[in-house]
Amino acid sequence: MDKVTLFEMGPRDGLQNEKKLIDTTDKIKLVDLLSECGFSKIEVTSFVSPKWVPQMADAADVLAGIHRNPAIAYAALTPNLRGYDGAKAARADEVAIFASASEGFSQKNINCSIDESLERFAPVLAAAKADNIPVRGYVSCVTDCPYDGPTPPENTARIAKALYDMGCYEISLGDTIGAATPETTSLMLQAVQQVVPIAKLAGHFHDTHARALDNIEVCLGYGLRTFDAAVGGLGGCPYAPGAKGNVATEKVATLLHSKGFATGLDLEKLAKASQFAQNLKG
Ligand SMILES: CC(C)(COP(=O)([O-])OP(=O)([O-])OC[C@H]1O[C@@H](n2cnc3c(N)ncnc32)[C@H](O)[C@@H]1OP(=O)([O-])[O-])[C@@H](O)C(=O)NCCC(=O)NCCSC(=O)C[C@@](C)(O)CC(=O)[O-]
Repeated sequence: MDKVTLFEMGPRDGLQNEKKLIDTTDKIKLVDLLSECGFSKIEVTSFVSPKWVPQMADAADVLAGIHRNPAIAYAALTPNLRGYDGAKAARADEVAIFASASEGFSQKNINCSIDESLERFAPVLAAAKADNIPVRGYVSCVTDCPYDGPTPPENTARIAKALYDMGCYEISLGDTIGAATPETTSLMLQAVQQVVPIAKLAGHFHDTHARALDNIEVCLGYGLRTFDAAVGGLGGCPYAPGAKGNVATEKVATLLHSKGFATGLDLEKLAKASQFAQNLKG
C-alpha cells in the first residue's frame, strides 16, 4: 500500500495564534496524546522571539515535559541561530527554518527581506549539519500572500530551491492563508518540481476556504507523499490576518484512507486528541 506521512502541526502551528496563554502542562498533554496516534513526526513548538509570539515562550519547558516515543521525531521551528541553540539544548530531534516566497509576508513575519532571511538561515544549517540534526525548510505564501497578492510560481520555485540547496532535507510548501486553488496549486508545483525533487516536497495547506483537501489531491497526483496538518484543524499564523487553521489531520487521514493510502494513524486516538485540542481553544 502506498504510504503517506502526515506531519502533525497542532502543538505549534495550531496553538501559536491563540491569544489566551495555554498552560504548559496542557500543551504537554496534547503532545503526549498525539504521540499515541501513530505519527512519526510532531512539530511541538517554536524557538522564536516571545515578543513576537508569546504563546511559544515556553518552548523549552514543553520539550522537557513530553513523554518521548523513540519512533517519533519531535520538531521545533527556529528562525535564527539563537532559536537553533535553544532547540538543540531542549533536545529537539529536528528543526525547521521558514522563509517566504513573498516579500510582504517575510517582512511582517520575520522582520527582514527574503534574501536577508536566507543569509540568517545559513549559520543555522551549518550548526545543524555539524550536530547531525535534520533541518526542514518551509516556504510560506506559495500561491498567495496576504500583503502582496498572488505569488508568481517562479518566486516559490526560487525559494524552495534555495532552501533545498542549503541542505534542508524536505521543503514544505505553505498555503499560509488558505487561498490556493487546485489550479494555482498545480501551476506552483509545475514550477517547483523543476528545481526540487517531488520526493523532497511536502504540502502545507490552511483550510480557510475549505479547499485544502482538493489541493492535497492535486499534490497526490504530482506524487507528493508528505502533508502537514493540525489535529482539529487548529491554528493560523499571527502574521497572516484572516488565515484559518491548518487542514484537520483527521480529515486528511480519512481522505487518504478512502483513496487506499496508509498513514499509520489510529483515527479513534486522533479523535480523542482532537477533542482535547479543541477544548484547549475554548
Ligand atoms: C525572527 C525574529 C526573532 C526577528 O525579530 P527582530 O525583532 O527583527 O529581531 P531582534 O534580533 O531584534 O530580536 C528581537 C527580540 O527578540 C529576541 N530574540 C531574537 N531571536 C530570538 C529567539 N530565537 N528566541 C527568543 N528570543 C529571540 C532578541 O533577543 C530581542 O529581544 P530584546 O533584546 O528586545 O529583549 C522575529 O521576527 C520572530 O521571532 N518571528 C517569528 C514569527 C513567527 O513565529 N511566526 C509564525 C511561524 S511561521 C508560520 O506560521 C508559517 C508556517 C511555517 O507555518 C508555514 C505556512 O503556513 O506558511
